[in-house]
Amino acid sequence: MDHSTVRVSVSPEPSVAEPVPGIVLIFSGDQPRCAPIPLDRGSVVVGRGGVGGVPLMDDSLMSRRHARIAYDGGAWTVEDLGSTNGTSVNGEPIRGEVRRDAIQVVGAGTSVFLALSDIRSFARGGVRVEKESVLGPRLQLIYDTIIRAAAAGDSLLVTGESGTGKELAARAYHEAGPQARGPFVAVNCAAIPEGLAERLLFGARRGAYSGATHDTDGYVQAAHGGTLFLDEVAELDAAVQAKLLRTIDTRQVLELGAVAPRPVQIRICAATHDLRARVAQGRFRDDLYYRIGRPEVRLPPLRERTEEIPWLLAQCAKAVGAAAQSGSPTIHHSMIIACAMRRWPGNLREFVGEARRAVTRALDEGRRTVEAKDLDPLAGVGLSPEALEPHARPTASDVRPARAGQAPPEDEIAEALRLERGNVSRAAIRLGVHRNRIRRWLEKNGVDRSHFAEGSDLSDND
Ligand SMILES: Nc1ncnc2c1ncn2[C@@H]1O[C@H](COP(=O)(O)OP(=O)(O)OP(=O)(O)O)[C@@H](O)[C@H]1O
Repeated sequence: MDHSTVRVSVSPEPSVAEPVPGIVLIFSGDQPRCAPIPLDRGSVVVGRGGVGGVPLMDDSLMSRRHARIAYDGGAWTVEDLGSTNGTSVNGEPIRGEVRRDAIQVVGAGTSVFLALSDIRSFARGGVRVEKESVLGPRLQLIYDTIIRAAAAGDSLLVTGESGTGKELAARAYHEAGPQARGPFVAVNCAAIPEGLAERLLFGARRGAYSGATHDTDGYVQAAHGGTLFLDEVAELDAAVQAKLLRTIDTRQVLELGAVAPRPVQIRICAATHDLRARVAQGRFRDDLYYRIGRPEVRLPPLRERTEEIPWLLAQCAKAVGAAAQSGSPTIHHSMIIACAMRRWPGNLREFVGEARRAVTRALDEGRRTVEAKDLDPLAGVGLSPEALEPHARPTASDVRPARAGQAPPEDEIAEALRLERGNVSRAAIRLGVHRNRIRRWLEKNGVDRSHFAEGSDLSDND
């Protein structure tokens, strides 16, 4: 598959102030695509030879005039124009015409389209694939800010739901700045055992505490000349926040038990779900927030980046195929539609894990094409409730908003693990906490998550 940048043939005009309704071709033939197509006076016809000037890769399956997609400013209408091979809306084959307020995906031949009330954010171009990152047009705009911050020597705050790619964004920040040749030190502040944060971050001199037999560097010293990535920064306690602020302000670090500070040169990239809320609650120092909270980039959840799904699938197919030494299998359009029709509360982390499993299943069964049936029925959250077993997956109302650092009651953790059959990431999503909280609870209580498993898949995708 071609993993290079795909340029968009027809772009909405970026300077237009009004929303530009349109469709986005995200897949055709067996290839991921990303081509926004504005509606022409409210509608567009998909057919052999392309749509709105964008060629399709499945002419043999397309009728000359296959389907019309229209939007009247309030609702979408999809009409099958008597095509030979049919049209689907949200995965369901249609007859004649359907009208809906919102449409997730339209399928015609092997081509898959998103129907969006505004496609201006696609003006930037196609999807870019860089190393292990898939960057849709909306993410590319965010990465522009990241790169500007790195070049200007600013710190960076990355916010977003769990699994949206905050650590990858931090690495991009590191690599785009003058500190790129220095170390990238990632610290998960939520995983630091209680009472050890100061020592682990800032280091300690021999004799600073019982058992300190020699001088030890902390993460700050380890990141000297590079980037210190503080994931879950909101978890740092007040004393450590104060010391971090002093370190940034003075560019010197005072190790535990030292009398004189040592100079240190670091760039800080922090990540959290929502730091402003913590500041407003008085749980995070506002002066530290001003130092590390600007600029802030918010990574959108996967549900706002559906156009990346075919590219992520292609990337997983390539990686799994290479690991199995069997070459990259192709992706069937039914798989694209099935994935686009589900919700992924664990975002890219959850999706990538499930996509890899689906590719593996196809290869294990000796097939070279990954189809919708390869996706675990319990993967993600189905949009139709009847597709779910009761309690099998959290629905939107089951998923709590982030708890801003509060520990959930013990019985709730156990119950969430039971409902999620030992899957830590899913239990964390259900509770609105970071998964490390669940891991720490398991450790503290000496319980193995398999205790909750009942023979199900325990994988946490990380
Ligand atoms: N743009 C992307 N392209 C491809 N894979 C991605 C992308 N963003 C994230 N991933 C994958 O998703 C997983 C989660 O990414 P990452 O650890 O960066 O998320 P995070 O937001 O830091 O998660 P958390 O908040 O839970 O710490 C990783 O396996 C990563 O490789």
